[in-house]
Amino acid sequence: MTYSTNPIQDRNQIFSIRIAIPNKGRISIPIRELIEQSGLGIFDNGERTLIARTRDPHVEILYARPIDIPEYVASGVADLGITGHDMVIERSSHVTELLDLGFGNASVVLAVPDDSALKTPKDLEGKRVSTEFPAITRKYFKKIGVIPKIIPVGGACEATPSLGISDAIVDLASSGTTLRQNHLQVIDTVLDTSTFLIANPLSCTSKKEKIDEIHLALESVINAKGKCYLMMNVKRTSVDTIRTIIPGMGGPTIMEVASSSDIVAVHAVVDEEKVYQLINRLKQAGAKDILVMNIERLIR
Ligand SMILES: Nc1ncnc2c1ncn2[C@@H]1O[C@H](COP(=O)(O)OP(=O)(O)OP(=O)(O)O)[C@@H](O)[C@H]1O
Ligand SMILES: O=P(O)(O)OC[C@H]1O[C@H](OP(=O)(O)OP(=O)(O)O)[C@H](O)[C@@H]1O
Ligand SMILES: [Mg+2]
Repeated sequence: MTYSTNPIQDRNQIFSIRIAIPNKGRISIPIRELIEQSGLGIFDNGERTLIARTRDPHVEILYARPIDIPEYVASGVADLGITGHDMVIERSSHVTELLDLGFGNASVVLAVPDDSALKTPKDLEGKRVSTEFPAITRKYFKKIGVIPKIIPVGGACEATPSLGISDAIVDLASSGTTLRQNHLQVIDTVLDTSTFLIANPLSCTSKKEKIDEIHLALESVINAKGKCYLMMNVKRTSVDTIRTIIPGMGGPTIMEVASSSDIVAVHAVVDEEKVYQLINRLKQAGAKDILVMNIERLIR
């Protein structure tokens, strides 16, 4: 490899892929854990650095605010990003959503005070709606033909009706606790969201190989969630019964046991939530030495 004297160019040559991830907030820890579990790893010494290295010398992490990540990815500042689908929609960013990571599930909802006279979205004509999602809110009301006064806020949106700042809010809810605590009720769901791996469309072509590699690594962790690996010894004559009990991926794997000709080893990937019941049924069918193991990654 030849190195230029331009440090920025050098950096771009060395780090062929940059992934933007949230620097804080409720999805930042699950995202860090996912990257760790995928084997890529993050090396930032726990310091609040802007950029961190990974185990792959060609991949680096850029910490950013969740709302800025779609634009960083769309503009090519980062090739990949991990953030909420709501953020992508709010910024109308031209990015490719590669993979739903299955966490950070929430809804952007329209809510009014419990005792409000406003009961339906149509009642909000000319009323004040505060939100951290002005673009999503504008689009939503345009679609239903209602024109409210939109008040953008930077946080604590649920407090604005009781402060007399707004008549309704458009904000995120998942458990609904924050809405309840603020005596608000949902009158419509505007958008469902979860955390996504997003990509710059040009990078998807020009850096396809590396992006596919990272995509696969993250997906393998998601695939393994809620699954476990069962191993047991079974009499050869009971294999057909065991086969009917285990709904494994593509059926269980049956292997010879060197020390015994009438015993075989049965291995299968099963849903974690089914293991408790499966074990009893397998025991009844004569399975012995049953091992249940966690699966870290599952590549399909
Ligand atoms: N209650 C929730 N349940 C599930 N996911 C959520 C919830 N709140 C937020 N998220 C997801 O996490 C993303 C980031 O939200 P979070 O509140 O952590 O950061 P933020 O408020 O944007 O950060 P900042 O402090 O920079 O404003 C949201 O865009 C959404 O996708
Ligand atoms: O339905 P719930 O489970 O109560 O979650 C909803 C809350 O979660 C998010 O805020 P967060 O806690 O991330 O804090 P923030 O307002 O500082 O972003 C969101 O803005 C809501 O306020
Ligand atoms: Mg927030």
